[in-house]
Amino acid sequence: MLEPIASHIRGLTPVLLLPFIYFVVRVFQKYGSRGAHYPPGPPTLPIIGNLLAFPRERPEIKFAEWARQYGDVISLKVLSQTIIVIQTPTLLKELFEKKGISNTYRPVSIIIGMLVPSGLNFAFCHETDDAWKAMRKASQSLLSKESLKHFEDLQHAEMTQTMVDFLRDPQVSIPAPYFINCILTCRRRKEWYMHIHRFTFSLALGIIYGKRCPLFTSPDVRDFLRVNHRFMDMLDLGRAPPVDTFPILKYVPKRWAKWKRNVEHIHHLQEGLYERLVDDVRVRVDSDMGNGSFMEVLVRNAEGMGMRDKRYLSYFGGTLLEGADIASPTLHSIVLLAIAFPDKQQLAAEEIERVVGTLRVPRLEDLENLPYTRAFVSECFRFMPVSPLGVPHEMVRDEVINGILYPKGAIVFQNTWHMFHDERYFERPYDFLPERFLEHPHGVKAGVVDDPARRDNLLFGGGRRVCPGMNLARTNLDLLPAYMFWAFKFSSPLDPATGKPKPVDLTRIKDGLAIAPLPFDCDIVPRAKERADVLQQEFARAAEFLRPLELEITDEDKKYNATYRDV
Ligand code: HEM
Repeated sequence: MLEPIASHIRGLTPVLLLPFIYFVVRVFQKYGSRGAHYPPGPPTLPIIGNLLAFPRERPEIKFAEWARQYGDVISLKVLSQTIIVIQTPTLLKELFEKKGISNTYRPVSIIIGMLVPSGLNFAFCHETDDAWKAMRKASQSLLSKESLKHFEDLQHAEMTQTMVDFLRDPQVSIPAPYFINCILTCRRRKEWYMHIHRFTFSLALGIIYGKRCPLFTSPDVRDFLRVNHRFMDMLDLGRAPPVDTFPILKYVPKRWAKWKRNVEHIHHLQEGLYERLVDDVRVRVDSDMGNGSFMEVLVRNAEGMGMRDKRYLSYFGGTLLEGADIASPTLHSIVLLAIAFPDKQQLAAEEIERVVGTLRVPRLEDLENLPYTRAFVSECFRFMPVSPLGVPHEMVRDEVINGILYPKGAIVFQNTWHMFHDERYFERPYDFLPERFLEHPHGVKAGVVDDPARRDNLLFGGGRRVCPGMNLARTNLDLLPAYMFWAFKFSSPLDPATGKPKPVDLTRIKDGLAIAPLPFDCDIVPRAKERADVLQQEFARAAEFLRPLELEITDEDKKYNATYRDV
């Protein structure tokens, strides 16, 4: 009796099988395998593609290795997602600049969507919609070379305070006048690390909101650092669960998903801080106590600048602070490299002394006469680029360059690290040699035809989403090292067992979207007592530029000013 049914099923088999085979082929095409004309890359496995081979740490180094094997542009598959890595300045120009319209979007991130409402994070928002355009336009005017000129005195004043902070030892209470007590060989521990964070934050806060933080424990800087490190951690590959790869994870109830509770907490902290900062500005505007900050202009004219929603202002300002914070790890790595290569630091210090002398601090105008010092900084950028893979873009439509397809939906990274270590152009790329930038403006070896698209600011990305903060970053990063090497000698502490400086470990870094040296010990020794005196006088003068930004400071901040500045 079953025979007729079985033969009927047998008859149906080809009919059922064909759609099934079609389905399987489609799944295999979509998941795990590269399409025709995609950039080459390491072999894929069915369905999962390169998931297992995807580097978890320092991906830029593995991508560079694959560039040597497969070519200047590679692609990887992680399930259905295509990831493309472009690894030369020419490709950056061809794709991000010439075909920028196809890749102005950032990849969708479920976590960012939960952290920041309605795509208001200027740096990470997916679409380049009207909100993004308004923020982009406003940031370009705020951070243009022209408008930053108004903040030069503030910049010097904050740098001077940072040098003074390096001088004082927060672990020892030093009676005034403390410079007399500041013995020339005092050892600083990791507080210097935080002084750099304070500098970067306080300067950005001054420019954007017209207020400042004298201490790294001042409420704004303390709250910002507390939340921003957690925020950046959530964005780093592999730190949070891969919700974007497996969106089903977003349905896991909060009580079993610690990352969800973290996201909620970060959201709450960010919102509180960023709104509080705008509210401070509003109060000043309403009581006619403005000091000309950028946010005041926005508060007065939000509608005219396309920022109708109240939250635009708070998140816009917040994103600029987040962007500016990336200068801190860059400065930390400059110190790390200075102690790792003391002879190079010494050459910079000697040059600064020749040009600036001992009776005044360096000024912006000195920079053009400090080629070695600038070469030192450029070599730090090259050797340890803070943003080794840039910030990813997303293809919003197919593009073909030299017969290679950049498909719609692909996530594109720029491997800045490889662009700076490519053996075809750099002599001994793994050695720290500032001199290379004296011989060639981009540090490239003699006798090779350089990549024609190489330019000064590759580190800051390209195309329509290029970093709007690069002018501010660049002047800070050139000038602060000039201050530092003028005033101090930085060195690795002596090892009591050997009596020699402890070896410097250049691999102890926090990986991620922005890499950062982990806190390390460093002796910071004033080069001469006279320079400490010059700093003290400069700091007293700097009060003129700092005081107008101190309307809201705490008693603790006031105490600091009274003890160290207004003496
Ligand atoms: C060492 C310092 C800095 C480095 C290396 C750096 C690097 C970058 C990079 C690579 C991008 C992505 C560009 C792209 O998508 O192609 C970016 C975007 C951005 N940066 Fe910076 N940056 C620095 C400092 C700053 C500063 C000081 C600010 C603000 C005051 C800032 C604000 C931003 C913002 C808002 C974006 C997002 C722009 C957009 O998506 O339209 N950055 N930065």
